[in-house]
Amino acid sequence: MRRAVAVFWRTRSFSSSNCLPKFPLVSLDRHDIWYPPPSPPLHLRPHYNDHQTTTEIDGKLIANDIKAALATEVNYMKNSIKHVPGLGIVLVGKRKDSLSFVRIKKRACEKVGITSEVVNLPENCTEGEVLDAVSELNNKESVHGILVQLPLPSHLSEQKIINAVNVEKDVDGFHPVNIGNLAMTGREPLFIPCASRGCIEVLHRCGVEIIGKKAVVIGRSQITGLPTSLLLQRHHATVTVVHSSTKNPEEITREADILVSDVGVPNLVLGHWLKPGVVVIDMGSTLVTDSKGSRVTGDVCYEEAILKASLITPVPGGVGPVTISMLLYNTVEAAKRAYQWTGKS
Ligand SMILES: NC(=O)C1=CN([C@@H]2O[C@H](COP(=O)(O)OP(=O)(O)OC[C@H]3O[C@@H](n4cnc5c(N)ncnc54)[C@H](OP(=O)(O)O)[C@@H]3O)[C@@H](O)[C@H]2O)C=CC1
Ligand SMILES: Nc1nc(=O)c2c([nH]1)NC[C@@H]1CN(c3ccc(C(=O)N[C@@H](CCC(=O)O)C(=O)O)cc3)C=[N+]21
Repeated sequence: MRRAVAVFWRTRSFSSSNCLPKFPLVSLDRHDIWYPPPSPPLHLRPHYNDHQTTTEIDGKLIANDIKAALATEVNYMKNSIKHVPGLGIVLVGKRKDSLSFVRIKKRACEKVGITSEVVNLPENCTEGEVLDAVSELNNKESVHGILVQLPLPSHLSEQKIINAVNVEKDVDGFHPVNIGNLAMTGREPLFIPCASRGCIEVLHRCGVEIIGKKAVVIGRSQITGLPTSLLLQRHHATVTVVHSSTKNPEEITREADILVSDVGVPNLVLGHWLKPGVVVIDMGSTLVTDSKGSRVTGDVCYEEAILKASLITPVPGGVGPVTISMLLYNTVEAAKRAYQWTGKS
């Protein structure tokens, strides 16, 4: 049974002196200071278990808030410089989950006024064909952000293809220059990977202090686990990474104040893996098909975790929608840089 508790925070997104939204996003340039969100940050409808309160985080509300602010900004950009941001997506093959993610991304772009185009390539295409598609998008003025939907078929080198994306259009933040800058103190990546940024944004909006907290990230992939652990470190958490070779992972996760799971294995994280009061961010997103049909599920056993956690993101409806809104945010940032448009009249 799900204890549905909507967490939403009407951010002070719009100023009267300037019609642009003031983004509430946590940015790296403020990473060394944790500041409490404006009060009251949350509208909570807490549910009481025997011993404690558990709150479910409504990621859709957070995403809608960010998308509404972006739509205003895109509209303002259109009126002032007659351009709108554009996203180019390269999709190889017809994986069911990739098709679904690309559909979600296109729909989200439409909602805020970003143009999007998808280059579809067959499963058996050559690496050269994918590199050509990336190169064409690199050279296209109306495309400010490029995303190569992962995973790619195994005969293609993801590394080589990601390297080919223009760093200034790398809205996924997966280019080694962007990841490298994320890892290095004092350097600013042009883009932060969307899921990792989504995770921090959710924590911030829920008033979760990160500085000095013990964070455990399960997973170390280049698209989620690794950048999330780097970003949490930049926000001064003490981070431990658990992966497939980790012995007795539950002994490590039980220490966590903040637990982030980026694995893709349903029900990996059980109740006894959690310390009472932990904040759980479930980034897993696996399409499961059984007798009840197809549905998306996370890594965390929700029914068990809800008895231990203080805050928890559900799947679906948790960090996933926030990830998508971060992709839109990065695309708008890319276009603003390309046109050297600051949003000021
Ligand atoms: N919600 C969102 O916004 C997003 C969700 N996702 C989802 O996140 C999940 C992970 O994606 P991705 O990072 O691409 O997946 P990968 O398969 O690339 O990486 C999985 C990671 O989990 C580790 N792992 C695997 N099995 C275990 C285990 N039993 N115990 C501990 N660690 C384990 C792997 O370890 P090792 O390195 O040792 O192999 C690896 O580091 C997927 O469900 C994906 O759909 C992804 C992006 C965004
Ligand atoms: N180049 C690239 N960039 C990515 O960012 C990327 C990728 N490849 N490959 C796959 C993973 C996975 N990922 C998700 C994004 C949103 C949801 C999401 O919005 N999930 C919804 C449910 C989605 C549904 O219902 O199908 C939710 O949790 O509510 C999930 C997973 C991004 N990824």
